[in-house]
Amino acid sequence: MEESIMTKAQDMLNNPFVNKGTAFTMEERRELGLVGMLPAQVQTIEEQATQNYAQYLSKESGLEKRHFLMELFNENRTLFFYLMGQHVAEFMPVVYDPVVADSIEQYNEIYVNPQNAAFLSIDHPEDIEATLKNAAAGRDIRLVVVTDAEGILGMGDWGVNGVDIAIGKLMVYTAAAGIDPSQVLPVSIDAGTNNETLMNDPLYLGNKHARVTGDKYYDFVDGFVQSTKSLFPELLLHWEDFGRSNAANILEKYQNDITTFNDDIQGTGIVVLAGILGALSITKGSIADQTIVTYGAGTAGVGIANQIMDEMKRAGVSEEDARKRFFLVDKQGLLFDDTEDLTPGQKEFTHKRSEFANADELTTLEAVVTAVQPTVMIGTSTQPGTFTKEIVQDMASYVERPIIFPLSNPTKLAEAKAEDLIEWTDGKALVATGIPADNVEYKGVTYQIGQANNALMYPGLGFGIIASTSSRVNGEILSQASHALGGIVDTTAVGAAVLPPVTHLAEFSQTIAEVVAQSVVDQKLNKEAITDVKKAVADMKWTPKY
Ligand SMILES: NC(=O)c1ccc[n+]([C@@H]2O[C@H](COP(=O)([O-])OP(=O)(O)OC[C@H]3O[C@@H](n4cnc5c(N)ncnc54)[C@H](O)[C@@H]3O)[C@@H](O)[C@H]2O)c1
Ligand SMILES: O=C(O)C[C@H](O)C(=O)O
Ligand SMILES: [Mn+2]
Repeated sequence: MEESIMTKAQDMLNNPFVNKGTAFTMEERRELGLVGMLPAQVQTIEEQATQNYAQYLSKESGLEKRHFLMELFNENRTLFFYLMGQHVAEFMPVVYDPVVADSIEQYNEIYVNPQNAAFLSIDHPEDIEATLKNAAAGRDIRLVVVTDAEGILGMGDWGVNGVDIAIGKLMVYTAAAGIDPSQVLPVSIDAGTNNETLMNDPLYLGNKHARVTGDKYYDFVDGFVQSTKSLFPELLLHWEDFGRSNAANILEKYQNDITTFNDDIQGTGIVVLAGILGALSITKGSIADQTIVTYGAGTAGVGIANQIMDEMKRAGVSEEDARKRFFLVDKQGLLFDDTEDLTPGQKEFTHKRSEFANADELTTLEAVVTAVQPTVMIGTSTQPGTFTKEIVQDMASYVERPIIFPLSNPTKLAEAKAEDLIEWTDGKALVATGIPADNVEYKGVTYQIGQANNALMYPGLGFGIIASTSSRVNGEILSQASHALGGIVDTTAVGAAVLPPVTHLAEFSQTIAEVVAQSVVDQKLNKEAITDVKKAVADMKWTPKY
């Protein structure tokens, strides 16, 4: 393009990190060469927000609402986050889960703009560095959310379309914790796709070949990690929605080398633990006494089991005894040491057939619940409706307040609905769901349903890590983050939720960030000197204003 075509003024209006639109003052308009390029009135950000919110409300469907918000995001980040700050609980399900799932499924049809994302192609490892540089465009990147989209939520492989989850996660980071939106970068690793629907779609925008696996895949991932290390030395690298066979491998390979975490393994682990701790503060129970069934022992299910086990060990239970309290159920049924096709993560939690009189019958969730009488049942199976009335009522016959978290996302994949769980257990179940759930009115009591979604934790976790310049994300930090939510919910109220409401996301993300940063400093993991942790967190916080 000729230099003259892109004027400085157009640059300003088209750059979402600096654009103010109708809020550019007359002085700024004169200075920047914007005279006559905007209507006469100079608006305040509040006026812009009011106008945009009214327009938002006129949109009917979730996807239309999301589209509208994405356009605003593309045009003016400050205004977008100002507006989102006013409506966090309302916008979360639109920019993030569950509507983000629809946008991923329809990415080709409704494609608008890459929203400053970096698209890496497995076919061009030589372009990794240039791609990251181009996308960063000189910005000081502190946070990358990267996905290869092999396991998007519970919907499987969505190829390049999955970039929307990286974008959505980052939007939540800023809205919740206040990371500067100019310091983040969403990254798509396009390793191909095994999704037949996408492969046969003439509109599909990603690489049209099967997923590349093995050394070529891991070498590419390594090339990406090494490039981010040299380009962005202050980076926190967040992995999202990788497939079951890669997620844990990648985390294990890099977690002791760079500042990194996997959200599906660790973000989910700490939000579920926080939810269980919330439930136990209602029942006055102890973590050491729980018996846990995880239904769906994949990336999230095993991550959750490890986080709960870590907590049991911190409570003084020996590792050997703690392991006995976990019962992982996957497609094969209860996982035994002789079960075929176990993943490395599953192998840590198997049982011996000799422990049961009817081991060979333990191939269904129903049979396992009867056999082990769990106090906690977690769903990360991607199998909708599998927490049936029979299973739930059976569980409730062994334990006074069953803790039941159906976590598979999006909405259509949840193992159960909150209202059913409350009704089937006559109000006894302590419930949290993966997507937002309305209050449940039952026999004159209002039950608030916590959202056990990693979005409650990762923004505070990540922000605390970045603000404290931590060189690592370790078990101690994760444990502290889980405990940070304790005391926020009034657990004495009848029908209290096990986790704080998303309406308070910004407040408790701040609390989590401070607790995380303190842990970093206590462990001397900070790369830069920090004398006042609260101040370090406060100084890093970005607020949307002109
Ligand atoms: N709420 C949250 O914060 C949160 C976080 C992470 C994942 N999740 C949800 O959890 C689900 C799983 O995610 P993941 O990343 O662990 O995926 P994954 O593919 O790694 O794991 C899913 C597991 O479920 C198993 N499974 C499939 N069908 C089954 C069946 N009929 N019976 C028993 N097990 C079965 C699979 O074999 C696999 O091990 C997804 O729906 C995802 O959205 C929720
Ligand atoms: O994206 C979400 O809503 C949570 C989680 O990371 C998931 O994969 O389901
Ligand atoms: Mn995820």
